[in-house]
Amino acid sequence: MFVSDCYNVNEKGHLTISGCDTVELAEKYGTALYVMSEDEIRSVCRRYKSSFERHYNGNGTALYASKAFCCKEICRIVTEEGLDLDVVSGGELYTALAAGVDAKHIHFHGNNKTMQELCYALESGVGDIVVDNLNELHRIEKLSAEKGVVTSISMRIKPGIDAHTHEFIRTGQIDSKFGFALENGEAFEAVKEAVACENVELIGLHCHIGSQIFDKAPFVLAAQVMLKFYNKIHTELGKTLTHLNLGGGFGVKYKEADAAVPYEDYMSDVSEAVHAACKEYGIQVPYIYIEPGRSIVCEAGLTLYTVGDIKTIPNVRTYVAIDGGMYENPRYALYQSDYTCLIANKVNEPADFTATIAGKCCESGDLIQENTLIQKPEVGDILAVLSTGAYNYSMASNYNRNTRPPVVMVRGGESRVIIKGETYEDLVRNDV
Ligand SMILES: Cc1ncc(COP(=O)(O)O)c(C=O)c1O
Ligand SMILES: N[C@@H](CCCC[NH3+])C(=O)O
Repeated sequence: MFVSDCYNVNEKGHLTISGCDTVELAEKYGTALYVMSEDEIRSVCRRYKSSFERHYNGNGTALYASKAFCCKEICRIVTEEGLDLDVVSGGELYTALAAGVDAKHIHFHGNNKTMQELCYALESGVGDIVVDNLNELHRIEKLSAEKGVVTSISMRIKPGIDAHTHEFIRTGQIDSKFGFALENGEAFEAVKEAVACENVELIGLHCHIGSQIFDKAPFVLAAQVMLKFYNKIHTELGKTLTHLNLGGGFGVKYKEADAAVPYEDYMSDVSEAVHAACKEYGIQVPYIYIEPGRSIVCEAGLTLYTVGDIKTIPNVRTYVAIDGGMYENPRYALYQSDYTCLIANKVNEPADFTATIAGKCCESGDLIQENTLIQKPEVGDILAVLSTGAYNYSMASNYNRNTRPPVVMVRGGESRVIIKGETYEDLVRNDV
């Protein structure tokens, strides 16, 4: 009935998450409210970890792409589960370090890291910096020389794979702002430069072909293309790399009908391709990284709202107005993304009411979902939107000077606040 096992219905007909009644959570913490299941997050981390044991004898690690949802507690949880972290800004790096994550397990990405961010990454001693372009390589080389250090880097490669997902979240094709292209020789020339640098040590290659991908084939293809290039560097430049990062992007369920592939299946198909290619080239299997973000936190999260108004426009549609909107979930406005919506206090009633869920921002496009089927709503009901754990809080804003809602973590029937809700005072904190 639901997109994930962490959701259920109790004897009152209320939606539960990790054993907590969502209606009680709404009463206790107020709405709008983000809720995340720690049980679910830990279970996904363990699935990735055991896949690495099984397919690579533990010779590899998943990095949690913290852009999906970044705060101190999630950094602690995923690192406790043995994952490394991918950060893409000084702010994400700061959060991870503040959470006590060992810098060696942090990998710094981004297509235009500022000088300040590069200095911060170098001074913190991050595991590696994933270099996006030659200007950045030159900056890292210069900074490292000035500091008298040798910096470990990987290079972001565009493998030329066009994965089928929304065009705004595809990244592996040639027309992408991220990384070095393979097909026109750009990547090989860049690798030659990196190998010649004295103050950087090229340890590996990185690719990421996009996000919310349901198909296994593009991941397998990406692994094959990347290993071919990895081997070319070995044979033509005499440089043996040690690490290969195959990126994230595994699709999750927003709707029950979404054909999400179990993560274990990606892991097994990709590892077969990796082992076959290494055998063909006669090289050692590199240390493999993958970089999932959405699949670790998305289905573990939901958002709760109170219905404040129901406006029926005859022969047009019915707007159900909630006390949230695009400021805390911009994904429908950005990508027309699907969500499962339901009335949390009447889950057992039939979902036969066609509603358009509208936020409270001054934008006609401030919608969470259009013409979706929910239980017949009444003012005061609690509306739940499922699978909001990824790219919701992390993409939230203060548009219209709305305050970002709190985030509550639930585990085995217990709840605790992991990010406090913002106050009006927070909104004017930096105003002068
Ligand atoms: C470089 C990189 N790594 C990892 C991710 C995480 O992707 P996802 O959240 O789809 O797993 C992204 C986002 O698409 C990314 O750009
Ligand atoms: N923010 C996007 C995905 C971008 C992934 C990061 N490269 C989403 O919500 O789907």
